[in-house]
Amino acid sequence: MTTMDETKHETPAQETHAFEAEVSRLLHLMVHAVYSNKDIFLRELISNAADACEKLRYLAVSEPGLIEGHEGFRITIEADAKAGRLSVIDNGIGMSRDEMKDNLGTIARSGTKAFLDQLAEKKDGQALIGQFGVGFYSAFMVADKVRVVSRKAGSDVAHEWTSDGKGTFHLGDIDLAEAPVAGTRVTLELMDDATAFAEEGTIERIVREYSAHVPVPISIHVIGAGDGEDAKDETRELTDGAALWMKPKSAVKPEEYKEFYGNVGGMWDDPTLTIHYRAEGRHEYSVLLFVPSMKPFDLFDPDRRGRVKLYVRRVFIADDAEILPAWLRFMRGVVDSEDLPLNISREMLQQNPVLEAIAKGVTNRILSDLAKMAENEAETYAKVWEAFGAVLKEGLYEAPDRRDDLFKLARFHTTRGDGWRSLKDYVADLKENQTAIYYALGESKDAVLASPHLEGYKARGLEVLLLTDPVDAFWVRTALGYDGKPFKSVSQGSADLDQIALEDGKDEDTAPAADVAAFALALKEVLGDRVTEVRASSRLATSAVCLVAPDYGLDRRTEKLVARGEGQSMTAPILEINPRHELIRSLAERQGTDAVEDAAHLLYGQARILEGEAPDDPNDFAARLDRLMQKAFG
Ligand SMILES: Nc1ncnc2c1ncn2[C@@H]1O[C@H](COP(=O)(O)OP(=O)(O)OP(=O)(O)O)[C@@H](O)[C@H]1O
Repeated sequence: MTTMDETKHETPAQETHAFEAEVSRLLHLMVHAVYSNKDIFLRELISNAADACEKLRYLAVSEPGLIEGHEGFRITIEADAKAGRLSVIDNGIGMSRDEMKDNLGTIARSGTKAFLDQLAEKKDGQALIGQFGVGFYSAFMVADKVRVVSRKAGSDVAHEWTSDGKGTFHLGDIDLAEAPVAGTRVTLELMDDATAFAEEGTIERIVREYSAHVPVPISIHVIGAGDGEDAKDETRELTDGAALWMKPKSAVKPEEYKEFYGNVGGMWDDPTLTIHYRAEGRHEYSVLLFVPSMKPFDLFDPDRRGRVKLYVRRVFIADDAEILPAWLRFMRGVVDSEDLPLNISREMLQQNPVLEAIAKGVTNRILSDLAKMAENEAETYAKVWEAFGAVLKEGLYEAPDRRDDLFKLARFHTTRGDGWRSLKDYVADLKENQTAIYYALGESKDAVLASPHLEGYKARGLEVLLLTDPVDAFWVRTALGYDGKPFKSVSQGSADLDQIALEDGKDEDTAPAADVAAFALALKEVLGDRVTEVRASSRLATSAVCLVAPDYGLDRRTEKLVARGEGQSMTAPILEINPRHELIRSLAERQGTDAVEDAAHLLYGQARILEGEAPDDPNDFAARLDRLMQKAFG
């Protein structure tokens, strides 16, 4: 790490390091009360302690020696109110000296920068913490000094890490007698205004509120409980570490679900949907999953990793087991299998038939619960779609066998402009003679709505889906259609709108077909290879021209995305002219004059501009336009 340059070696056993710059920035924000709610530091330390226990529980499956003589996984909170001191002690995996240096001096997570940026904008970063792996540092919200003593499982040396959170931390070797038998002890010397956090009542309240369903039992050890002479140490259990997902639904309260969701998902919003059930039959497993209401910060990370934790008979196995397909990566929660072997390696998890069957079952359930919600609670469902629709649509492309289910869930903005529409709604409102589902791709709703391609559709009252997510360009090409109606781009192929009546009932008043056809040929001659064809079109109503893609191949926007990515040039488009447009009609009548050449270049340039592109040759375009304006105004 370059930011560790300032390392100053004292003795080999003791060394001082500077925090990575990002950590210092984070600590500064922590200390300066970014979080209105300081209670959460305890939740973060407990969560780390529980993770450490679960990691060791997993390792011990293949290396039972690691927990020989171990008295059962436990988190102990030691409270010394008189001294203003609080410790969180676990008998989990522990950390080596190097691990302490790496884990507690840097921020490895890529999301942290995003976190810091978002934090700078928001006053209350509470909803963001935990998603970003900044948990441990929250101890400095309440402590002026933090000491971490740790002994890595299977090791017979122990180390300490201390810091006042002001730029540096110290690492040192310590006597085994001072360290926990196994695991980690994090001790906080509380700030003068935070000593309440060492009081039994406060700790109990926070644990109940935030950590009641952490899957490792939590005890409190009160030092010097009672008054005066009678003061003595007391230990009692606060939570039993029972897995919430194993309880029957009827025995779980809503706030228990919420607390568990927070712990397991690192999300502190209210889940929109909770899915809790036990599957029996060929495979037995328990499922407790949540649909968040807030978009997780890493939703569009390129690795598209899921965050559903896999357990096997209550033993935590992996949090990246890819149980669910990537297009359900917004789901949070736990799947606990009764059938998988406990010592399953991470490699074996891939393509494991039992896990595949579980994945299929769980995916079915999620999709059907979402469909029910879409049916019965349209408003709440609209929020789910708003947050995660773009991710679900990836499934339309990646999972053809799920397409029908996903089409039921998909919602669209359309030219009707009255909120979300389903494909079922769309098909129910087809116009007479309409045989396709029309769509327009673009960067934003406004940009698409302004496109000339839509004119002929608007004039006929035809509804057009406005597809503005990048993924739309991909699924809509491969999807065959919905309810027997193909998807058809408004900017590709011939529009075939002549069979559909205009809204205002006016007959089409076109120039004599022969003139327009001949004019189109003349334009093609001037434009040469720049266009595949020039033709009259029913697609346009008020604009004179537009560009469309040929029938076969990619839609113009998709091609643009692909061509830009691969540095290729695009297929020559078709230039469509509007036979009802004044300008086209009068030009068609003046064929054979030199006006046609200028007109061809200017019309083509104009069509490109309407697509948000520059004319092929801006100088030539400007010169021709100048000439024309001089004629008109000169
Ligand atoms: N009690 C502990 N035992 C073992 N390792 C720990 C303990 N506390 C922290 N660590 C190590 O320090 C790392 C950093 O902890 P921190 O709380 O900052 O982030 P995190 O736990 O990785 O992220 P998140 O808070 O999102 O779960 C952890 O990933 C873990 O490797």
